[in-house]
Amino acid sequence: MRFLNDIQPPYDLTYDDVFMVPSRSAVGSRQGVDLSSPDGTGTTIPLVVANMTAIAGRRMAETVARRGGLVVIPQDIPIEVVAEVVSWVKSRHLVLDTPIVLAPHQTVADALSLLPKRAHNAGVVVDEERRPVGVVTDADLTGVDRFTQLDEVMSKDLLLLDAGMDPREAFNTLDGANRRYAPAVDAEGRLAGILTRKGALRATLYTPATDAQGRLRVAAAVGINGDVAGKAKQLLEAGVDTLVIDTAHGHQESMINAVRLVRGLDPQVPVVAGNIVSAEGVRDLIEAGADIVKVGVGPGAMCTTRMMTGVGRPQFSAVLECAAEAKKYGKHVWADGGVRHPRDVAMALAAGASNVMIGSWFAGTYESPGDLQHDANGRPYKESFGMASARAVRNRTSEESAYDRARKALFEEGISTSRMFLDPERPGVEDLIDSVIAGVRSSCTYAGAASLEEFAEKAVVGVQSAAGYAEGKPLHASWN
Ligand SMILES: NC(=O)C1=CN([C@@H]2O[C@H](COP(=O)(O)OP(=O)(O)OC[C@H]3O[C@@H](n4cnc5c(N)ncnc54)[C@H](OP(=O)(O)O)[C@@H]3O)[C@@H](O)[C@H]2O)C=CC1
Ligand SMILES: Nc1nc2c(ncn2[C@@H]2O[C@H](COP(=O)(O)O)[C@@H](O)[C@H]2O)c(=O)[nH]1
Ligand SMILES: [K+]
Repeated sequence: MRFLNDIQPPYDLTYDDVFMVPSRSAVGSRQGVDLSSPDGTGTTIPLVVANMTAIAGRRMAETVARRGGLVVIPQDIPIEVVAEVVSWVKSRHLVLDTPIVLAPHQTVADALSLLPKRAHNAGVVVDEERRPVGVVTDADLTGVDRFTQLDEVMSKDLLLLDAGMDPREAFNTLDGANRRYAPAVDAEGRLAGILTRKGALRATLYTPATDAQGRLRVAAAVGINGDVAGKAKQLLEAGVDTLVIDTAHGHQESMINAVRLVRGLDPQVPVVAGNIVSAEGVRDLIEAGADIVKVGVGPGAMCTTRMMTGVGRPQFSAVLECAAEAKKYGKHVWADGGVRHPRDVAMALAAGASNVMIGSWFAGTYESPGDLQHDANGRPYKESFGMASARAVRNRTSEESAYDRARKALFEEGISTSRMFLDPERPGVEDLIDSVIAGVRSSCTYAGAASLEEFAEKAVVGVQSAAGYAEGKPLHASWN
């Protein structure tokens, strides 16, 4: 990346401060851009979902990995549960979505409580042999008594897809039959998954992030306290594909020791460590054994660190400096936090990040772990909270003495409740991914880049005023 007119910005910049100018391009199609990461994590799109309890669970992990990204299961989840999540994710189908499975004698109330758990918003009713006998959506469940059994209201006019069907053929079958979705069955006619028309289309456009055995990838985090090596060993045994060592102040001796300990285990997967925002931090963590350094102090939407401490650094400059340092060692950085628009992902990649971590933005989706709630106007939302908030600290320290808990509760650096509204146009995480990836593919072709490495090399970045940024925003109603 170079700055437009070779200026040297006199102060540090964040995403909103910068823009890119187009360059002469030989890349003929946005679809021709290769977005796979060079950092060894196996992502085919440069997106990682942050290790936050309100955001990264099994459904998020399955859905995002199927489109080529990676989800980091948080360090606050008990290791036995993480192990179970890892094996669950690894047993998911690469094309079909995991269905909501219901029995004919279950009630409308049962179905209504489960449908919001999946963006496809449908349940498959099966017999004792797991053969589909009906499907239900919201439309079948409204205006009927909540205790009605499903076999009375389900739609029995079934279109069944073959689980091994080519996605493009499945798209055409669904389109031809004018169906939004259909259950898919194996050779014995048993339910294997569900596929929407959009899902079939996406299966032709994205490549799942898979391990050497062709199973979906998933990452997990460990903190720096307690038996770090023991926990890391258990996570590696559970089959995690990337290990993230994570703490607020990553440039501290305890982190350096933790990275050394984990490196000493000879993990055969990439080790990510953070967070830091300076070249010195990058150097120390790489020398201790990190393959990837996580960059970002204070940009997170749930984060109060900068307001509490004055510490942090505007994220674009932090990523730029850290990525340049990591490159000297043949290593990489992830840009963590502060992403609110597709353009922010593009700017982080232009600054040299090999993957971009998103937390809060993805909290407001069907796939985040929280229950769907509605505000007074009926607008759907999910609750989010920071990992250093009083709420997270309370959960994390539940086993400790009352005194230790009270002491730790004083050091709060995140917010405990925030409403993340679902975007009515993009209520599922895949809808958001579609929009981010469309933006990033387009950014690459504007810069004349066919890959992420070329993009970070060729991008030409200028510095803008607040008015310059405002000019780029769309207008949804007239000026006056
Ligand atoms: N990227 C960001 O800007 C931030 C991210 N977070 C996220 O919150 C989660 C919890 O992290 P964390 O609060 O580090 O909790 P951890 O449970 O990982 O513990 C942090 C350890 O580091 C010690 N420590 C020393 N200095 C600091 C400091 N300035 N801030 C925090 N700990 C310090 C703590 O000791 P003692 O408690 O005795 O001081 C404790 O032993 C992580 O997921 C982290 O990524 C949190 C804040 C900022
Ligand atoms: N200072 C704090 N930072 C936090 C907290 N919880 C998470 N985080 C950081 O934010 C990013 C995600 O950023 P987002 O803008 O996409 O939400 C995450 O990876 C952490 O580094 C917190 O409580 N305090
Ligand atoms: K913030």
